[in-house]
Amino acid sequence: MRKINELFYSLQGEGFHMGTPAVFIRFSGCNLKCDFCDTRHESGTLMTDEELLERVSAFPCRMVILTGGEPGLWIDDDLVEKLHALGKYVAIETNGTCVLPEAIDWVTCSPKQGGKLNVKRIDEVKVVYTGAGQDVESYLALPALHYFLQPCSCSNTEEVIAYIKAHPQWRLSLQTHKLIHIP
Ligand SMILES: C[S@@+](CC[C@H](N)C(=O)[O-])C[C@H]1O[C@@H](n2cnc3c(N)ncnc32)[C@H](O)[C@@H]1O
Ligand SMILES: Nc1nc2[nH]cc(C(=O)O)c2c(=O)[nH]1
Ligand code: SF4
Ligand SMILES: [Mg+2]
Repeated sequence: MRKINELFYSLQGEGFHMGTPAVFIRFSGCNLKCDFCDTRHESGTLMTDEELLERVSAFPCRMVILTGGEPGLWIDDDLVEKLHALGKYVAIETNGTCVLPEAIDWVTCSPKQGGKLNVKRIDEVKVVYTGAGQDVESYLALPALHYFLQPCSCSNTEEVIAYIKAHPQWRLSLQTHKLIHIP
């Protein structure tokens, strides 16, 4: 059984795959407590993989996004294999502190201060920019394909744009779902 906070069909609002239709599986609970966290993830229902796959199969899209809370606390090779057997493309939003199943198709790592990184492969780094003085340059040393800075709850977008113009290795990621009011 795995503890699920919510499961919904929407568009990936953030980062490299922004705009792509996806089923979001939000797992309950997290091993970090970021003061800026925009998600209430603690509550949840225990679900069998059979129930989970049935819910996922109800939607026509190919992409499934594992998120949370911290999905790394709940997933394993078996779940990824089962989603692949349904023909799904498996992406994850993770804080990077957990060792992940290697077969995941896309790893979005959003490293957090004080969270020791244990991920072996990162496709996209996506750092929440909370304000001037935050050390984000060190995250550019992580081996990844893309490096995004994301404003905190769309509140400091101007500041992030100015930072990126001065440090053009970064790209902007907006939480577009918040701008267009979809889940
Ligand atoms: C809610 S977290 C869940 C996955 C995982 N725990 C993590 O932090 O990556 C999903 C994404 O939202 C980002 N996020 C959380 N709170 C945010 C906020 N207030 N503004 C912008 N992004 C935020 C996280 O950094 C992460 O990239
Ligand atoms: N539309 C939409 N895109 C998202 N990308 C990452 C999300 C998350 O909470 O992990 C998220 C979310 O909650 N909604
Ligand atoms: S690691 Fe992710 S889910 Fe956990 S508190 Fe931080 S932003 Fe929220
Ligand atoms: Mg979110």
